[in-house]
Amino acid sequence: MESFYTIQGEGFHQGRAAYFIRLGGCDVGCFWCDVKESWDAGKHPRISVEDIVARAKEHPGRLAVITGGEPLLHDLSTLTTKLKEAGFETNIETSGSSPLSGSWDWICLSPKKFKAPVPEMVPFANELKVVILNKHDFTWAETYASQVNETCKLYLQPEWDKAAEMTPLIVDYIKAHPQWELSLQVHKYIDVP
Ligand SMILES: C[S@@+](CC[C@H](N)C(=O)[O-])C[C@H]1O[C@@H](n2cnc3c(N)ncnc32)[C@H](O)[C@@H]1O
Ligand SMILES: Nc1nc2[nH]cc(C(=O)O)c2c(=O)[nH]1
Ligand code: SF4
Ligand SMILES: [Mg+2]
Repeated sequence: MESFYTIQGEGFHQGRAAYFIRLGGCDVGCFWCDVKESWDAGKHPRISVEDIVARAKEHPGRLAVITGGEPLLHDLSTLTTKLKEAGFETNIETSGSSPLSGSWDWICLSPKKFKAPVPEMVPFANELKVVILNKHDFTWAETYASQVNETCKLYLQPEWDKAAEMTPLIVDYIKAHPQWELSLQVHKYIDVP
C-alpha cells in the first residue's frame, strides 16, 4: 500500500528510525482500525520485492517494519529474506490471525477479538501489544499474556479515539499489574507518519 521512513511510534522499539512497509489487505475488520484504507489489497499498486528493498535502502536506517493491513495474509518469506540480505533487521506488526511466514528479528502480536490469532504463532511473539478500547479488553489482554513465551514483553495501548478515557484506567491497571507497560502511539502526538 505504502512505505515510509519514520520513527517507530509504538511498543518496544518506539523511538527508533524505521522503514515501514505497509502491505494491502486485511480480513480482520476492527471497527476502530486507524488504517481502513489498507483493507482492500486490490486498491493498491503491486510492487516487486526488489523495488521495495531498493527503496528501503535509500535511507540510512536498517530497521524494517512490515505492517498493513494484515501482513500475514501474504507469504513473507521472500521479502524478509531479501531485506535481511540487504542488512535489515526485520520486525512485523501483526494480529496473528493468519499463519506465520517469514524470517523475523521481532514479532509484535496484537490480538484482535474480531479474528483471533492462530494458536501456533502465539509462542513466537516477542511483544504482545493489546489495544484497549473498553474494560473487557484487559481480560482479553490477560488471555494472551498467559499464552505467550515468558520472555515476551507486555504492552497495553489505548485505542486512539478512546485514549482520553482509557489511558487513566490503563495507568491504574499497570500500577496494579506491573508486568505490563504502556505503549502510546507517539507518532500521532508528534504528527509524523
Ligand atoms: C494498523 S495495525 C496493522 C498490523 C496488524 N493488522 C495488526 O493489527 O497488528 C498496526 C498496529 O496499530 C494498532 N492499531 C490500529 N488501530 C488502532 C487504534 N485506533 N488505536 C490504537 N492502536 C491501533 C494495531 O493494534 C496494531 O498494533
Ligand atoms: N510511526 C509509526 N509507528 C508505527 N508503529 C506501528 C505502526 C503501524 O501502523 O503498524 C506505525 C505507524 O503507522 N507509524
Ligand atoms: S487487524 Fe490490524 S489492519 Fe486489520 S482491521 Fe485490525 S487493526 Fe486494522
Ligand atoms: Mg499505524
